[in-house]
Amino acid sequence: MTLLSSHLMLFSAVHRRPPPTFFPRCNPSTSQTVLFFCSPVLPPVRLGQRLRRLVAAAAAEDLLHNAGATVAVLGGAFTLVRGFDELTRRNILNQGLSRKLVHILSGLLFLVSWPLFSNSPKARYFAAFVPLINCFRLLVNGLSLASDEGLIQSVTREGDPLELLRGPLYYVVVLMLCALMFWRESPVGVVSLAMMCGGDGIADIIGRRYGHTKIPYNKKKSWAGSMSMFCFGFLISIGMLYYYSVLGHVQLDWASTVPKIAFISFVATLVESLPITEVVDDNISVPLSTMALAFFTFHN
Ligand SMILES: C/C(=C\COP(=O)(O)O)CCC[C@H](C)CCC[C@H](C)CCCC(C)C
Ligand SMILES: Nc1ccn([C@@H]2O[C@H](COP(=O)(O)OP(=O)(O)O)[C@@H](O)[C@H]2O)c(=O)n1
Repeated sequence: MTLLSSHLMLFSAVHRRPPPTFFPRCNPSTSQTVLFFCSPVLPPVRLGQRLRRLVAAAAAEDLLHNAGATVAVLGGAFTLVRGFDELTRRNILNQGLSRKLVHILSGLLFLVSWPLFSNSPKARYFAAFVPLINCFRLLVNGLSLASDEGLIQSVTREGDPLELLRGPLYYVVVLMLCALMFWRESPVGVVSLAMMCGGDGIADIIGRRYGHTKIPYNKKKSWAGSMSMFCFGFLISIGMLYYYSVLGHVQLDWASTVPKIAFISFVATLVESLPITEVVDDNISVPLSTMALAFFTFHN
């Protein structure tokens, strides 16, 4: 039982009525702790006023916390894209590799940033604001309403702004959906992004370089690419879930979780290898199939 919930029980005992339901679910601050010990002696009216002031202070603290995290993660997003654009301009990285590293790092670093936000139920909306802003950025540049050359060069294959409206746009929409629908409490969003960002991203890099033996049913994909997607997708999923479990966001039975993640990684890799890219982009088919399977596997 948290200090806050025991305080609310005490409130009910002292004032013989249910505590106010507007109390935000956030960590009790110092002022809440002080009130906890003062509440038996305060008159109900003054306690109500103090509670309202306390709630306002806790809400303001939470808002400041999440706003700061949002600004930091937004800054990270812009810096990442600008940094890889600079590496491409200086010919340190070729555009194809730069784009794939942006593909891998954007989503995985976004996942790593989720614990920066507060414990309030609203935190996921602040986090989802970051891919939402990038969604607008991709739309504006993809429709040539603006021209951020750094974004276009580091995110497209051939430098055509219209490319921004396909893979990259689907990618940031998936990031937003995972933050809103699953957030930190469920392994579903974590595994889906690990497979889309880590697995699918590494498949491109390994497959282009070492993918000489093609898959019989899809000559555009290779065994090397798919096997790297499975291995890296599995390892990144386990690593991210371990990170979230150490921080207390998920409690997992690892004996059953590891084989589940292996199975999900295998199916996601199989979906990515199918010759369906002309019909549905990998940034849709891979995360959606992973979400569906992970949801069924972990929530049934
Ligand atoms: C290149 C990208 C997708 C293309 O996928 P594909 O066609 O190769 O399959 C990724 C586009 C990334 C986007 C422009 C920036 C997204 C930033 C993200 C929402 C937040 C990152 C925060 C973190 C702290 C860096
Ligand atoms: N399973 C895979 C995936 C990609 N690849 C290689 O990576 C290239 C790009 O893969 P892709 O079309 O899935 O690229 P994205 O849609 O992920 O950007 C392919 O043309 C292959 O050369 C592979 O060999 N095996």
